[in-house]
Amino acid sequence: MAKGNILKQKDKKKKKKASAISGKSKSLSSLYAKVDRRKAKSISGAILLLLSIYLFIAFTSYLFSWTEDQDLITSKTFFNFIFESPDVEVTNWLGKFGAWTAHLFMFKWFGLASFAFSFLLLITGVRLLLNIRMLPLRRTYLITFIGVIWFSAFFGLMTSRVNYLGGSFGFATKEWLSSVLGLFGAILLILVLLFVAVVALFNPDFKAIFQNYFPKKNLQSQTFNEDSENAFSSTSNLDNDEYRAEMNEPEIADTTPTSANSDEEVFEENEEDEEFEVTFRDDSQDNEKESTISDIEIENTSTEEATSDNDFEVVSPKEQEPEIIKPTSTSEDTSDDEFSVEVAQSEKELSDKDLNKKAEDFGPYDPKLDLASYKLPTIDLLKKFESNQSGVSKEELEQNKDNIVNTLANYKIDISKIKATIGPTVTLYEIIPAPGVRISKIKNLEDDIALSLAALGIRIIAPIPGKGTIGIEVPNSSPEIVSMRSLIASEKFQNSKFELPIVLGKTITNETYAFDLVKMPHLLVAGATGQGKSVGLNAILVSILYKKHPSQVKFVLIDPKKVELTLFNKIERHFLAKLPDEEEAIITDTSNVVNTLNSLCIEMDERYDLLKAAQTRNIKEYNNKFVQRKLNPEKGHRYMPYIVVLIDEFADLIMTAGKEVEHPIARLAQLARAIGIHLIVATQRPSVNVITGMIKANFPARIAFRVLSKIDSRTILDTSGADQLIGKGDMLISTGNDVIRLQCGFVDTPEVEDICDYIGEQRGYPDAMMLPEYVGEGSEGGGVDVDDELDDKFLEAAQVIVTHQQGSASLLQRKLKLGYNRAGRIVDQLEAHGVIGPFQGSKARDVLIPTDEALNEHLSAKGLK
Ligand SMILES: Nc1ncnc2c1ncn2[C@@H]1O[C@H](COP(=O)(O)OP(=O)(O)OP(=O)(O)O)[C@@H](O)[C@H]1O
Repeated sequence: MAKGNILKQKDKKKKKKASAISGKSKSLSSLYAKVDRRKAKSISGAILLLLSIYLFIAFTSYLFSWTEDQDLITSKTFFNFIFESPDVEVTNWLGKFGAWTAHLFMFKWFGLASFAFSFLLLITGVRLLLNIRMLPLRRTYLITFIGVIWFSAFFGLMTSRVNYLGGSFGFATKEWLSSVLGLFGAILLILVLLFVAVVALFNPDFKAIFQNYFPKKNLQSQTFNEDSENAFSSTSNLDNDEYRAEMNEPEIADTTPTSANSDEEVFEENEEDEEFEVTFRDDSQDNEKESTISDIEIENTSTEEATSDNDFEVVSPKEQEPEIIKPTSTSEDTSDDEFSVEVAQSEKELSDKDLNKKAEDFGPYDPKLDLASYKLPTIDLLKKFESNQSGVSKEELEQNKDNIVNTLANYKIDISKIKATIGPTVTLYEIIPAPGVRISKIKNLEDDIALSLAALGIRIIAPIPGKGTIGIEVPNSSPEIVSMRSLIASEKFQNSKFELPIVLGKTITNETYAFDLVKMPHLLVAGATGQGKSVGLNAILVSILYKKHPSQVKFVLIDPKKVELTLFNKIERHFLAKLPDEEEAIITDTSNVVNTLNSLCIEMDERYDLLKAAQTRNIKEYNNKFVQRKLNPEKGHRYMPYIVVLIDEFADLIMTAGKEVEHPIARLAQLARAIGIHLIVATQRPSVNVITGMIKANFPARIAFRVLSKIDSRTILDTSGADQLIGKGDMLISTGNDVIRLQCGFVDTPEVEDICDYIGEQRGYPDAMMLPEYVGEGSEGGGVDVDDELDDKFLEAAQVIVTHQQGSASLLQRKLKLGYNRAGRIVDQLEAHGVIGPFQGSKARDVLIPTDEALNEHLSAKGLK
């Protein structure tokens, strides 16, 4: 009987959905339009490609046949030439049309530069037909057109008559320019134009190029007192044990002499007086002592000795590496004439400016670069709903107000003021009761007021937090649909700087409600069947898809009902994460759910290890550091996308897998927020055995669509209210402190489909993001015999495991690019041969061999090497 009911309900739901889809002929037609657009793209792409090849052959042939064909073409119109007697034969490999086209481009227009047109057609054709972006089209077109004009003019200058080098355009340009500027002036101008164009288009670093080809010669030797281009002046008190020097710029060659004195050495530059450090180095001991000038203790020599026996170094405070000045003459006499220093050949070093420039040019790491051309879905994929703005008529407002006032009057409750705020589905009547009226009295009359208003979904908020008024929410007789389009287009959402932005609906005061999932940090969603839960989940996913690049966020979609999330299959290679070697990215099978959740726990542990190694506290700090290239990918660091795990129908999972599911969920809910894993768990059965205390404690943010009983409402929200909602996306969201009523944004199945198509058609990653391997309990043991044939990668794998001291198959998968099964087999073989310890659940296996040498010995002893 109960089963019959369920089937009936399902039937009803299916019919409802079918009618919703059939009613959307508009979106179907837009789908057809899209299919047609794709066809048109393919056809035009193929035509352009053929045209490109055609032009290329015609032009190439023209180079060999132009003298013969030209006589036949000149003085004829196109039609005369094409349709004249077939006896007239041309030499061009592509016949008359080829000869004529090539003549037009090569002779009449731009000469050799015309080949560029064939190139442009090629890249455009490939883009349209194969959706491969060989080069950025707009920029390439611009550069090519400028190039065509320049080369044509350049070749024109090289020739004395019209020919295929520069074409008529080049020749005409040459004629005109030489008449205005003379031939030499014209050549100069054309070179200047080339320079200008190169700078404007590519902005090359000429200095760096120059330095590359003509490396700066190090100054070989300098004499202190020479009035040559001496890099610094010095005043040194050589009788003194104190040595004082001043210098602001590291590069000796850039400093200028200010004074010369044999008693004191002062290094100066730009008139600034910065102290810097001087290091005296005793080569024999290779022992450096650093100190500011005034502190220096010259232990074993006087300054004379220093200048005669010892090397000394000048270390500028601003320098990263010291410039070393070595006295070459060993005269005891420190008089200026004889004292000379040689600047040791130091490695060429870039200035701070150049280094900063280089960092700028290279830029921070951009995780989006792998899919640089990825485009966010466009707003036109979402439908506009006709909004009947004034949702509530004046009469309806008046009548409701009168009813409220009269009902309260019946119970001897006077009110001093009443105000109505119209929302999309609900109007809020705010009441200020007369002095002395007890709030609880009004709250208790909830049902009576509802009865007198003859409306479902009356909710009384007494008092409205922070306002000191009592709110009565009355549903509008004709509720308005809040379109997802209006929410996505809202300024609030578009300008939000959230990490995982979600726009869910509109409040009863018509404000867009957007939040950051990262702050929530997990969501529990409940609602009886057919009340808008699936739409709500789609709205959440769509919000993120409208703001985030595939490199920034991944979804793990768990759908035991098997039908709700299938549409998102299309974005597998962009936005989904899955277990290695799993066929389907959307998980529908309970045992896979358990494996996936445990795998997420492993990912969480790995992420925590990386965070610890990077000395960061959360994913944001970590990714910031990674982006600034402060973390070495060689050491396992990687850019971490956020992972949003969505479970539609949690009750089903708890019923079938119980603790096996609850345990990893609780672990993730407790710990995963800092490393960027966020859970969204939905259920239509919010009973206490599904939403247990442990789950509730870790999900402070909860969403309730309409539920069937006050108890359900209490289970999910810890307060009643969800039982009084009117359905169809009417919802309450509790973020711990207050409960807000929202009308959830409506996004229809065809809209989701269009968005997924839009993303799915774009270039994606080769595969979904791979989660770490999790070997379920059943797969323990491996059953590998020592005598089994070893995998080809066995030795390499042993090396990797020992070097990283981490016995995990996922490490092998990553480092050796192996599939899940093969890596698992090698792990078993490594265990059988005593390289790693036995299986230990979600923990990596112990590595039994400490070093590479020990591994070599171990393997040799076993005759494996
Ligand atoms: N935000 C909304 N605005 C307007 N109508 C809505 C909204 N959300 C849902 N509806 C209506 O309610 C119907 C059922 O919604 P939905 O499929 O999301 O229910 P559900 O709670 O997910 O049901 P189930 O749990 O059985 O899948 C939709 O087809 C739509 O007509």
